[in-house]
Amino acid sequence: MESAGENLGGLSIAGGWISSSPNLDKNLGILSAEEIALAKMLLDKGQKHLFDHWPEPGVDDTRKKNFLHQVARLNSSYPGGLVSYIQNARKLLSDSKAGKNPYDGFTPSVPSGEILTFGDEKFTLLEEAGVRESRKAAFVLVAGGLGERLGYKGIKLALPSETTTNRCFLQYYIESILALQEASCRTVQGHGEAEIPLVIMTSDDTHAPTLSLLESNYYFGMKSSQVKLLKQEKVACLNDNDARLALDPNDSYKMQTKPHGHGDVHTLLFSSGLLNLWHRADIRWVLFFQDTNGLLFKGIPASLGVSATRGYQVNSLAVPRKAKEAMGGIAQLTHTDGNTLFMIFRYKMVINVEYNQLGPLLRATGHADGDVNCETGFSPFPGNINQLILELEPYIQELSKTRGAIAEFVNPKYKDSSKTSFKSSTRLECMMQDYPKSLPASAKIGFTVVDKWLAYAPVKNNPEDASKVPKGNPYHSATSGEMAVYRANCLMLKKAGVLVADPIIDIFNGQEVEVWPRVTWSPKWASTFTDVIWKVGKGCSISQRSTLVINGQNIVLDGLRLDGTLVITANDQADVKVTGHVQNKGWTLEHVDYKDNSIPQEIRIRGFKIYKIEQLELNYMESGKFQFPEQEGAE
Ligand SMILES: O=c1ccn([C@@H]2O[C@H](COP(=O)(O)OP(=O)(O)O[C@H]3O[C@H](CO)[C@H](O)[C@H](O)[C@H]3O)[C@@H](O)[C@H]2O)c(=O)[nH]1
Repeated sequence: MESAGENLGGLSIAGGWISSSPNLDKNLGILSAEEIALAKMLLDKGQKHLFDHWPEPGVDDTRKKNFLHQVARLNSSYPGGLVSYIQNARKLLSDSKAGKNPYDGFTPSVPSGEILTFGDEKFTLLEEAGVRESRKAAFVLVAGGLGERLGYKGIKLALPSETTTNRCFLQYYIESILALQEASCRTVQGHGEAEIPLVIMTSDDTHAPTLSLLESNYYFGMKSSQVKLLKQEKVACLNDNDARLALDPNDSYKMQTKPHGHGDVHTLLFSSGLLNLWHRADIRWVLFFQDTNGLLFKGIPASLGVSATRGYQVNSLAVPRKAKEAMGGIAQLTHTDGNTLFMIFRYKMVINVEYNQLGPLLRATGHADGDVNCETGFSPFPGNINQLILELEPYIQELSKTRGAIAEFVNPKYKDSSKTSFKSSTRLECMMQDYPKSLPASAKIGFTVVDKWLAYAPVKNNPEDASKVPKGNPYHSATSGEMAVYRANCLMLKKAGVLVADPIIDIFNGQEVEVWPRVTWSPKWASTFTDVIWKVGKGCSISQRSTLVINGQNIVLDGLRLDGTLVITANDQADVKVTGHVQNKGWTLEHVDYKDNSIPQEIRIRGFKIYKIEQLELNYMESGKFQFPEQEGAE
């Protein structure tokens, strides 16, 4: 057996580095040169405790080697490796202990951006511009989160965005991207068939079920080569202020790990090499989005239009924010640094400030009332919905400097005010919206505000927590998420001239919501408001108890008076015009309780299930022109 002072696989151990860890020393003979190098790195960084319990060689050797394999993975998945991770952790933990505010010296102000009004001329023009640009876009969906607050046993992407059609979030997203792809290619003659790439960031918690959802549904119509899954790794947990790494309480040959946050997406995109590939394929925009927002794509064309016309390097999609609402505010932060005798440096950035930091920051900078509404009835700071549009070229340039590393933070829960020990291990975290933090002050960063009813209805909270949300605040539950889809579709139809009955108020799982007629359409029917206007003629009406399902591209409603349920399905070669009076018993909503385990979880978390009594189904699977009801005398 070799021992300290010898040469192992080219690694000189004569320097005595091993002397601090006799148990590791005894085991050097069972380790490869790479494993020894990793162990040395850990000892150098004050992590000797990780080996203190190692028994003699011959006992648990495979587990010891597996431990170092895990160390190798953690080392390679973090920019700069574990050495950087430990250094960054020490700095952030020491700042946290000292109570240092990351925004010290910064003054917030309202940045400049585009505030859109749904359906006006500017909105329509921007939507057109956005659709044109779409074929130069790549979409990135961050879906590595477990969704602990929602408490759903499956992945959130598999949840129905609404239960009238049971279209799940992933299907809605993919169909929306394909609809944009088709619409965009139609706007440019002779540019061939663009394929919009989709990247999904997964984690150990979500990877296998996401892949299986895609495969069992034939990628929802997208080519499998168009979709790429990038799995994020967790990061090592930290036991104390010296950033001593934590071992898994259930397995002393395993490092304890926790999620690093959605900011990992930048590192993964950088290391995957995809960005350069996209650049060579003439892609100009990268659109980031989250796992459960059934309205998201209604706001995308116009905001992409804003990026293109304003030349924004970073564009955050936002909605009007009520003061103190639990969503970050987009703010311009200006730092005045008077540390030099000769000049005053000003540094500014436009960034999301999380809601728990915005109030204190405002109060510390002369706004005695903190986070309050202005004369519009809303906070002057737009609410971040974490949908980012980045211009690819400057994004690549920036990531080449940072290797995709994003500003991190740490949030230890201290045992007491001495801040010397933690209640449980902590870890560094990062958020994708913090990307602009490293950009120079000259970077063109803006935001696009769209109506909340149009673009934001996430599903994050379980029924119990949602029912406790103070009245008037958003529930962000499966109930409110589904109702928001019907509401948005109805409001769009109304704006296009359809007489849509007013909603009724009902209570599901303790949440009071507006129930609009259940209107849904496949994304290919309408990607923009102009599409809706084109496909809706005069004299249409929809009663409150109605359900309308439109599945197909070329379906026009003209003088349709609906009182019941109508499901229209048509292939792309069928031109269908639907008119007349349709009346039947329709579909009703039945109350169910979220605690009723006899009902599937994806249904009971809504507090209702759809009871299908009677409907009219129209199917057009051949090419040609069709009208319902068929005209008398027509062949
Ligand atoms: O390690 C992680 C953690 C999360 N996610 C994904 O990131 C998205 C966002 O996660 P959460 O829904 O848990 O996000 P939060 O509610 O904590 O907050 C985020 O979304 C809000 C709006 O929905 C605000 O914009 C806020 O500023 C932003 O951080 C989800 O798609 C989730 O799957 C990952 O991919 N990996």
